Amino acid sequence: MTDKKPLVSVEGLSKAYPSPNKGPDLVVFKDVNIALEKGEFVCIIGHSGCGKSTILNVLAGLDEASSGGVIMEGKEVSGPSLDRGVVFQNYSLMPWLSALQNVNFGVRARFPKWSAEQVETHSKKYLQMVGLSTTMDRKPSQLSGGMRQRVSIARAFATQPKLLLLDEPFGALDALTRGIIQDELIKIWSESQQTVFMITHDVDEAILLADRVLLMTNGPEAKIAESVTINLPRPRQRSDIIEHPGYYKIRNHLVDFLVNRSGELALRESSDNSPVIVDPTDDMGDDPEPEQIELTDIKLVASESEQPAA
Ligand SMILES: Nc1ncnc2c1ncn2[C@@H]1O[C@H](COP(=O)(O)OP(=O)(O)OP(=O)(O)O)[C@@H](O)[C@H]1O
Repeated sequence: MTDKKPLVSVEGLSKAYPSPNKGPDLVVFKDVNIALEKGEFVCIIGHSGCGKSTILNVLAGLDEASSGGVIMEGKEVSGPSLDRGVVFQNYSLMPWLSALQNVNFGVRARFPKWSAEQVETHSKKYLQMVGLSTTMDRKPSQLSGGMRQRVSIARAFATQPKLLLLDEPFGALDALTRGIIQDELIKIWSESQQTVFMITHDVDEAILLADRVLLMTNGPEAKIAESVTINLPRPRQRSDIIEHPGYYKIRNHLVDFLVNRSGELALRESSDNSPVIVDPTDDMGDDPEPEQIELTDIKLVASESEQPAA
């Protein structure tokens, strides 16, 4: 442990909505604590409705918590800022601008003193990184979904925010495109060493990308139960990591949480309500070749807070 302050601290965050029928408030999540170190890639996984997007939006300054708050570099987050870039699932591009102009727009806002030439050179560099060097003059309507998402990612990284917030950025893409863009994301992140907080429903994606995976219990009153260390060497290649002896230990641990333990009310408590730190590869000597647990379609399981009232 070091005394170094994290880049971002989420402290005692709770979100409640008033009940429509004058009953008790719906507490979506309660007392969520997260520390993000500079340069970390952190994924958060939990069933639908447990409050992941709400946490991300509070981090972005786009939503307010009911209690608790977010501190970034000593200052409370109270609204959007260019220090925090967001990529949503539905690539929010300006339809009347070309791919390059969309990226230029973000870069100009971030670096207002740069000349037009500097802005364009910088934007083009990021569009090239995501493989769009020959299509940067096209408007979003002339690009495929995967290409549009690449423009969003290029724009977010090009503005060089200290914290990148990614809300299921690949959720709407086919498996092949998703794989290609994941590789591009790793490449840009490893060069930029920006701090990334990403929501995903995909366990394999989280293992490929993250340094840590935060596991969230089901709502209502969801909390982050565990912070799972992804102790696999980098650079990681999708085809290679499955050969690593720790891979299925980690995968089984994450899948077991989602399938069996995310709904348990009495999860292990830590003294300060911070997530329990888990390294599934800790006992590697005992069981070098764990069996693979089958992944059920976790996307379809809704958290209790999303279930219709009885
Ligand atoms: N305005 C609102 N009033 C009442 N409940 C709300 C409101 N907005 C969101 N909720 C509830 O808050 C909960 C958390 O929503 P959120 O989108 O953060 O969940 P999530 O974990 O990101 O879900 P998903 O994985 O499906 O995107 C949901 O149960 C949702 O129904």
